[in-house]
Amino acid sequence: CSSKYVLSALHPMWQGPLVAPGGNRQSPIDIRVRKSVFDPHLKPLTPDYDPRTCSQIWNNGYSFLVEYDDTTDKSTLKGGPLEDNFRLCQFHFHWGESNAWGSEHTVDRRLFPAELHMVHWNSDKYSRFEEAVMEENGLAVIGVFLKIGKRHEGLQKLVDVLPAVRHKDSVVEFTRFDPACLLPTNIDDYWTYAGSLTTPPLTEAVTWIIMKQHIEVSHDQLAVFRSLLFTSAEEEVQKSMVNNFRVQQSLQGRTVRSSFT
Ligand SMILES: NS(=O)(=O)c1ccc(CCNC(=O)Nc2ccc(Cl)cc2)cc1
Ligand SMILES: [Zn+2]
Repeated sequence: CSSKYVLSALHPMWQGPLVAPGGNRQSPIDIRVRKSVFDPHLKPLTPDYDPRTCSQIWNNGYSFLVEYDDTTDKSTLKGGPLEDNFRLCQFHFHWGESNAWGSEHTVDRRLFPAELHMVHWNSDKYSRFEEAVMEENGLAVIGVFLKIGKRHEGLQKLVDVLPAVRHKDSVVEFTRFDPACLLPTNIDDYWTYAGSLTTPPLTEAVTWIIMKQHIEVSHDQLAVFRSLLFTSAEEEVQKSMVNNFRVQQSLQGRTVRSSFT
């Protein structure tokens, strides 16, 4: 997807605004399980992804983005809290330098070593990502927590190509990857709330859908994430790409709904 245009509008991430000016629905947040409200009207989520729309992997200097061709309605997300049809445009991760932290969202203050974000935009209402990113019902992001455990076979194809995008601004062709393999077996149990992008431009455009069930990846697989660099090949001082998560934001009266009791 053409998220690179949005990135070009980004301040250098870590000097960027830590709180969006006037923001009252910022992300990430701590999900207080006992304070979430069961909503029986929430429908099952129906992702329908076509692996043939997978196009490339790009190190944007903050994370690595696996980008999908979002010029047609081939990889879509419907249902759950969503009223409209959303198109997958990319997925990426956030992780720590140690397995003790790395996720952006937390569950009753519990941190996970990493978090997957699958980014979709509302193709019923908007014609491209950069337009949707400015609108309050513009984006839907599925968040999945990662835990250290057994090796994730589906992830390995991605891990094997990461050394090719070690440096900032490197890009490599990456095709026929089915992002559904990264979803947990149970996608009916999730929390959902109205939030924002967790990186600049921090726009309050996101319907967040956070999976209750985590996925497992091996220690070695996550170590390859940490072998990526924030810095480009030309820079003399190389900096490991770790701790690329935002600090938690206040709920400010928002309700987190759950699809399960
Ligand atoms: N973290 S999110 O799902 O709210 C999010 C989704 C989409 C965007 C716009 C495209 N840009 C992008 O994805 N940039 C990015 C990704 C990871 C890191 Cl660590 C830093 C920057 C920004 C944030
Ligand atoms: Zn993210």
